Amino acid sequence: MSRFLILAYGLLSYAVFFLTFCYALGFVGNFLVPRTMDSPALVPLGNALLVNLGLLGLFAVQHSVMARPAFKRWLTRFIPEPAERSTYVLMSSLALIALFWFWQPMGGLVWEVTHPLGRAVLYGLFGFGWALVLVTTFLINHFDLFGLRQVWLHFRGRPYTPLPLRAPGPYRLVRHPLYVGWLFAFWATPTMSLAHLVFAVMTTAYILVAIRFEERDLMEALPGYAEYRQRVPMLVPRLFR
Ligand SMILES: C[S@@+](CC[C@H](N)C(=O)[O-])C[C@H]1O[C@@H](n2cnc3c(N)ncnc32)[C@H](O)[C@@H]1O
Repeated sequence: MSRFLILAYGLLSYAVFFLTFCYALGFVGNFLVPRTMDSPALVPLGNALLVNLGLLGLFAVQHSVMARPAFKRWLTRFIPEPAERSTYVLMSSLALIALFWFWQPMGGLVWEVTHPLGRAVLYGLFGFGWALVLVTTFLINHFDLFGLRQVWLHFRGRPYTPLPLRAPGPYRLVRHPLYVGWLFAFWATPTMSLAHLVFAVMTTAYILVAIRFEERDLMEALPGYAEYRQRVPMLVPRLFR
């Protein structure tokens, strides 16, 4: 029964993540969802800025603290180990849902590209970013990253085996292609509002800080990561340096 419940929990967390990911696409790209990042301002600028920084901070703290090995050790004193990653995925999705729900548009136009070719290029780069994010999750292991592999192995009564260091495709050019994808997704827009700029600047800063923590853990957990780190650039392929 417990195996079945943990599997159901993993599937539920994944479903919440999947819907949140789809919603995020419309929220950042300004389509299909009722209120997007760039909707008209509703409250004074200072209040909106405070609320938005708080929401981004909440996500950053949740996403970083819950990813640390020490936190995972503490959490698995209370929840079964196979459900730990699904809990991380669920909590990350809930932090994002809170961000979508309470986000305050801020008005203000930072840039607006009107030329059809320019708009097409920027939408292309936006799509490239989201596609890169999705593809890289499969290159590492989509099902492990989102907790499904853990609950499935547990359901089948098999032990969990950690993933080894991998460097397929874009991981040969940069160590963090998934984060490169986010940078394209957040910065490539024909209409950059003030709220969108705050979002892009803060998430970029967060990615740079998160990489330091992630790599510190990976150097301990993955044999060969230190050498890989020496050899492969972080975010910008050598070709363009
Ligand atoms: C959200 S993913 C982001 C991966 C990477 N930072 C990127 O931007 O492509 C984070 C997880 O991927 C795994 N990971 C990162 N780089 C890896 C690599 N080269 N090989 C295997 N696993 C990796 C680690 O378990 C890490 O916790």
